[in-house]
Amino acid sequence: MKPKVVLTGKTWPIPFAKLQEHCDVQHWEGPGPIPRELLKVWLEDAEGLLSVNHGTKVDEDLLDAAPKLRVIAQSGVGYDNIDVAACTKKGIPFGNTPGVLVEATADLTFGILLSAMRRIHEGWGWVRTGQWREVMGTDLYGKTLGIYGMGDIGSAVAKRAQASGMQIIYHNRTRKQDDGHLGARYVSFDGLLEEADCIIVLVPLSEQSRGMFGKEQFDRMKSTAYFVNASRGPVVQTEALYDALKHNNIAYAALDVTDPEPLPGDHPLLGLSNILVTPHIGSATYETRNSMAMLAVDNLLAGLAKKALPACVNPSVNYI
Ligand SMILES: NC(=O)C1=CN([C@@H]2O[C@H](COP(=O)(O)OP(=O)(O)OC[C@H]3O[C@@H](n4cnc5c(N)ncnc54)[C@H](OP(=O)(O)O)[C@@H]3O)[C@@H](O)[C@H]2O)C=CC1
Ligand SMILES: O=C(O)C(=O)CO
Repeated sequence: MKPKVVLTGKTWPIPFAKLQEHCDVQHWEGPGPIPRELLKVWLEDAEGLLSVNHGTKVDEDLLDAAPKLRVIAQSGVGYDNIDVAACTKKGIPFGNTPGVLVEATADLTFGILLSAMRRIHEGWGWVRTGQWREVMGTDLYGKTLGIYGMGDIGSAVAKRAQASGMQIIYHNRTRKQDDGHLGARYVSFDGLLEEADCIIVLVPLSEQSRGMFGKEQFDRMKSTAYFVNASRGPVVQTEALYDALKHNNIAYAALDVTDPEPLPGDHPLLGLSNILVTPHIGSATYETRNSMAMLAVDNLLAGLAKKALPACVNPSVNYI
């Protein structure tokens, strides 16, 4: 008999076919996210859980409802919705999808910075409404980009920025060994805020990074600063960002992630003229989403076969 697996939403045809070949799949087809109580019922006899995005909260309460669960996989690199310690406590390996989404997310992140600085979206907005207006932007060349969270995606953004003639500074909790090779200079968090012409946030959401950008941080930035968030919305205090933009304490924001997310159509941020918001599409290309789904399925199938997950977040309980 095939092991039962719960799939929390839509996935891609090839990885889905692979999953079905090896598992008996119970599949939520919407609309909206799977209701938590239903998920708990489905998990009662499931051996695997495949989460299609970070919308499903996996905590001790959910795991208690899933006595047979042997592996959890999620399509995505960020896992702020998963209580990894609770998974480890129950001996359940959890796999995510690092690496495969790096280039696509770096393209989008650098793309929204470029679009904001050169007002590409604003220019298109005028042309589309029949008004051929010249829209003035700001040079990227010669500017200093500050990356908060210089990991896989941050490093890929740094390469793109260097190719555009920007200087790179960054802040992580730990200085990277290879920052010389990246052509990036390590600075303190305050140094990053004060020195950067543009700041890109690419840090995982954690209790440490939650709300990291508030009034004090926006006040420390240059009034000409461009601010990009492509990590998770709650790293930024939305009201403080709104005030900073409204009062021109910083110049412009480009956000691929927001808090709340989705942003309601009547949200005050959307009434500002110095903002660009995209609907969390960092990794949203056909190639990348397919690769993410395939890696998630490979993580899941490995766990079900009691083999090591190719990308395991809690290696102490990974199968060997
Ligand atoms: N918009 C989108 O569609 C996407 C968004 N993401 C988001 O991007 C995040 C980053 O992904 P990725 O680059 O692959 O992750 P990595 O783990 O490779 O990089 C994260 C970096 O952040 C640093 N960091 C972690 N915590 C802190 C902290 N509290 N303060 C300062 N620096 C910190 C880490 O260094 P150190 O440990 O030394 O501090 C590390 O260098 C994901 O967690 C996800 O939330 C990812 C993909 C798509
Ligand atoms: O992978 C992630 O963490 C995302 O946000 C979506 O790709």
